[in-house]
Amino acid sequence: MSGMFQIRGGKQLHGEITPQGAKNEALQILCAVLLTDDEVRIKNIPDIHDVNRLIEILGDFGVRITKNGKGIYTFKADQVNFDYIKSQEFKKDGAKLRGSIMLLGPMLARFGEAYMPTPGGDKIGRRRLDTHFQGFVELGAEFHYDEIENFYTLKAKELQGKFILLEEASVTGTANVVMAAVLAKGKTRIYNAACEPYLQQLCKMLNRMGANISGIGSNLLTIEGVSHLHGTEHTMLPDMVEIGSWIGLAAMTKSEMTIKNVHWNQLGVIPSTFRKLGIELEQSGDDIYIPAQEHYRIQKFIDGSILTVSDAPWPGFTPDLLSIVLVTATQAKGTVLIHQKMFESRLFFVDKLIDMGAQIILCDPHRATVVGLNHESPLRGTTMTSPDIRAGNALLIAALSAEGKSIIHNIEQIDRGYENIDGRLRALGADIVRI
Ligand SMILES: CC(=O)N[C@H]1[C@@H](OP(=O)(O)OP(=O)(O)OC[C@H]2O[C@@H](n3ccc(=O)[nH]c3=O)[C@H](O)[C@@H]2O)O[C@H](CO)[C@@H](O)[C@@H]1O
Ligand SMILES: C=C(OP(=O)(O)O)C(=O)O
Repeated sequence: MSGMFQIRGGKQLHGEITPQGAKNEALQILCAVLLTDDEVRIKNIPDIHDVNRLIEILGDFGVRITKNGKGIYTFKADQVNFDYIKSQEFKKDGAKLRGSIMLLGPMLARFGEAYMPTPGGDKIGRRRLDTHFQGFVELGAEFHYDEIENFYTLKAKELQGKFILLEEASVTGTANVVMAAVLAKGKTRIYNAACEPYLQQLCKMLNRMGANISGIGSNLLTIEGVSHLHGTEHTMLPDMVEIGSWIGLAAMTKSEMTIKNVHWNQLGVIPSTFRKLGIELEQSGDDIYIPAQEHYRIQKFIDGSILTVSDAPWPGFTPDLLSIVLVTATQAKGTVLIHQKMFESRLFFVDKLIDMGAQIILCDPHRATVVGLNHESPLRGTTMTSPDIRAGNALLIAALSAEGKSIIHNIEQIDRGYENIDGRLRALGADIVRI
């Protein structure tokens, strides 16, 4: 696939869009197939770069993979190849995405050894892995980090369950420690566990495989170790970050849109956060209906002070949607402070929005104040580069709303997480081509 999008913006869009399977859930679930030598069948797997890379890694590791249909695969990890995991090739492959880090827990639990290069993923500030290794070490693993090769090694003859208070509620960290603990001896309790829907999905899948996890959805998980897990079938949730992105897109382009099969009860504060920007959205069965809106007005807090939208571990607002909230606010009526607490370098893309005519003050690397234009003057098309997956999509939404032509380079960043995004946007009437 080639590397840029050309967009002629300012068109109203119309129609229905179905969210893809969730990227960040898929990365956890795919790693979990290593925990059993039985078949695991997974449905609604999104066809996106990060997920496809992880599937390739599993294949190179010796997992037998069958594609049964669109988004449906069967995995069987009955023979694995540790030569690959120790090879230079894996050092390159594993470093291409963030999700590969979650191979560590299953490898350690099932085979007693695990290897991993420093993983890739978005360059959005420091992304430490301490929580992952804290958990493994507390379960009894020996940990070694080769600073020259940037390579992590874990070894454990046997993992022993215990009470673990995680340093922070890390999403991938919790997934990793859970996957190690399910096959550990005895009882593990993980406190300050992350609890977002994707982790709940992972825990439910592991229970269907024979694990014994309770407290799912809370920040205290209790895991009674078992000696063996068996096969299962699992279906991925719709991607909540996509769902939020389409709400922002509809508002920015004044479009009437229906987002299909969203699993509303798993969306947490996402709908109410967009409503605080003044966007009307209705729950219709399990769909979200967004009417065409000429204007939307940002609410204030009860005491009359300026609205702040900030991220927090689940059930707080996901950091992966703050860039979308920010871009959507540029055409609202009113003012909002966007506070990105988790990541240090995720707001710098606002410079591009400012070039396009948006009124934004970057207060510091974590906070930006947006003064909405109330659709009284459109953003202007420009040439830009996608810095990370979510800013990339935010810039794409800005370009679709803007007057004139925009070019977005480095769309590999967008393809990492959004399936056939140009095709699906064209189906809504967008003028976007991949060149
Ligand atoms: C592959 C995958 O699933 N990636 C997601 C995962 O990344 P990932 O699991 O890597 O992110 P973590 O949850 O570990 O942490 C994200 C950042 O937030 C900070 N932090 C985290 C917890 C906390 O209580 N306080 C705090 O400040 C961490 O120091 C880190 O800088 O979760 C992030 C947070 O939802 C999402 O942005 C990523 O899209
Ligand atoms: C930060 C993200 O991805 P990753 O953790 O894979 O870099 C994201 O999905 O927004």
